[in-house]
Amino acid sequence: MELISENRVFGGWHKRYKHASQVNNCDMTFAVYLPEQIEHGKKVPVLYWLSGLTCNDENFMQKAGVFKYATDHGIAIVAPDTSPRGEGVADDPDGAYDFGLGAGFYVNATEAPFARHYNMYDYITKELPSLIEEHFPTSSKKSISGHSMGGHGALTIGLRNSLAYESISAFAPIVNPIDCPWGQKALSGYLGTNKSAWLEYDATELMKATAYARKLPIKIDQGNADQFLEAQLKPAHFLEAAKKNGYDVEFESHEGYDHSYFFISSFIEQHIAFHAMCLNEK
Ligand SMILES: N[C@@H](CCC(=O)N[C@@H](CSC=O)C(=O)NCC(=O)O)C(=O)O
Repeated sequence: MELISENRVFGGWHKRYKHASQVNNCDMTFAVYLPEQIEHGKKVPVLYWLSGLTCNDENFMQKAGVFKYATDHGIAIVAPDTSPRGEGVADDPDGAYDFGLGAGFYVNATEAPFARHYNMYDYITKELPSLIEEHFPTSSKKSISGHSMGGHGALTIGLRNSLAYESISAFAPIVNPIDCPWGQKALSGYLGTNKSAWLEYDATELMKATAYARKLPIKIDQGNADQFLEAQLKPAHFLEAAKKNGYDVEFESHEGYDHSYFFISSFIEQHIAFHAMCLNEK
């Protein structure tokens, strides 16, 4: 791993690294926040944050204002990039923002030319946690959160791996990608036109289908002035499936908030406290 930069913040450290990813067949960049508790020899649990379309590892770390709360609760934060990048990595043919670079959708692609590099599901669930546990003083306890496309990633990854995580949260997630333009474009491009392959990457379908080994606590926050609410996000689809499945989801709609990091930074404190309750349980 190559250290790109490091900054002291709120008593801890924000660091960016580059490493050769085996699953994505390219270099990947991620950011980690290590709270000051590690300096007292403590192994800390980890919250994985998955960002949305157009983001890389920097958006959340620079805009969410998370460091104080991570230090208050003794939690490390890991923010990966949202797609593979670099020479030879395929992109949207028209350079659009909602597919290809910056838009990996946290799936393992099966379609050419994306299958070689776009394996973000395996990257987030296997390669990155192994790397983090090997190189940093972290415990094996982890939770997952994200925004928009990253909220979709957090919900699908958490629901499919309920024994590996302690809790799931999301800000303005895409909850039913098989039924919205962003999701349909991404899933057809990465997985092909056989829609049965899309279902394991759709939080609403997963919520309908699964009898869970473990019902992880789920928290979702949504702004009611979000410009993508009606066409892309559709939280009611997920909430209805959860209700039918007897799965309690903590959902809150917030008057006047949009889709931006202004919204995320307003409620990140509550999300960190929510995850801390599960991660710091004895
Ligand atoms: N450029 C697009 C919208 C892009 C956008 O809003 N991206 C969001 C995530 S959207 C869902 O995944 C984001 O987090 N942007 C980065 C940031 O720092 O704000 C458009 O013009 O509509």
